[in-house]
Amino acid sequence: MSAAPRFEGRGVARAFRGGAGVHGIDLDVAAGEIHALVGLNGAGKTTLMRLFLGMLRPDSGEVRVCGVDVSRADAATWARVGQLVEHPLAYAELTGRANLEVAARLHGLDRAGVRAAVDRAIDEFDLGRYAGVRAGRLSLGNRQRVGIAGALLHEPEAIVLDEPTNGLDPAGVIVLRESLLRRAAAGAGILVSSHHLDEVARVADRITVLNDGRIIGSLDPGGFDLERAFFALVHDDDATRRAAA
Ligand SMILES: Nc1ncnc2c1ncn2[C@@H]1O[C@H](COP(=O)(O)OP(=O)(O)OP(=O)(O)O)[C@@H](O)[C@H]1O
Repeated sequence: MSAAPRFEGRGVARAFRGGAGVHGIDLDVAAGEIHALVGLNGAGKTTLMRLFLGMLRPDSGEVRVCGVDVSRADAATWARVGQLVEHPLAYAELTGRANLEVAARLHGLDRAGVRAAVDRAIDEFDLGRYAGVRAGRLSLGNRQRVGIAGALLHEPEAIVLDEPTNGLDPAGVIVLRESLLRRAAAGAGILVSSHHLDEVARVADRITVLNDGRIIGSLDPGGFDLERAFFALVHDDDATRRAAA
């Protein structure tokens, strides 16, 4: 029997005042899959991710995480989830290491597990030089590295990352890429948004395009000239909606 999808959304809708939001989204993230969301600013990527994480309640539709209805997910289910959707770090006054320890505790690891997971995360994200620095003093990119490390250090099976390459230098982008590929190979299901189509193509098994709160198609990660294919989809969708208005 195959594993339940790590995330499963059916007919998911959430409208904000003025009509923005997401509308009728069907989207799955399978175990072992990296599923990328791309779209212009305001397309609805963050909104959809927040719905998938139970941070926003849908007006209609259903979201399941690791097979559990998100509105009924308990602490044990959330311990299987790792996410970075809003601010990378909670505590500017704490060091990078202390932030990672808090993240590990919040994910339910015991004392020995916390230490091992934090050491592994510092090593994986090459944070040794910065572990003792207060988070508020870290550069944007190093703060982002600590945030990603904190989201992933408990080896979650279901992962949501909103534009994780934000602020990362080229070395950080490679570290992130390898960490996502390794986790997917180990069975994690990963939903990730990005504006960097080339980077997305390197890691994603599937690329879904959102426009104005709706899924309008997909891009082939192995395809030629993804940028052109992306804009063709968006322009066609905009033109169709204008014609119908
Ligand atoms: N809480 C809210 N109240 C009202 N409107 C909102 C709210 N959250 C998001 N929106 C609107 O919903 C739309 C989708 O926003 P969202 O942040 O999901 O887009 P995005 O694809 O993540 O964009 P970006 O690439 O800029 O991060 C936008 O028009 C945004 O202004």
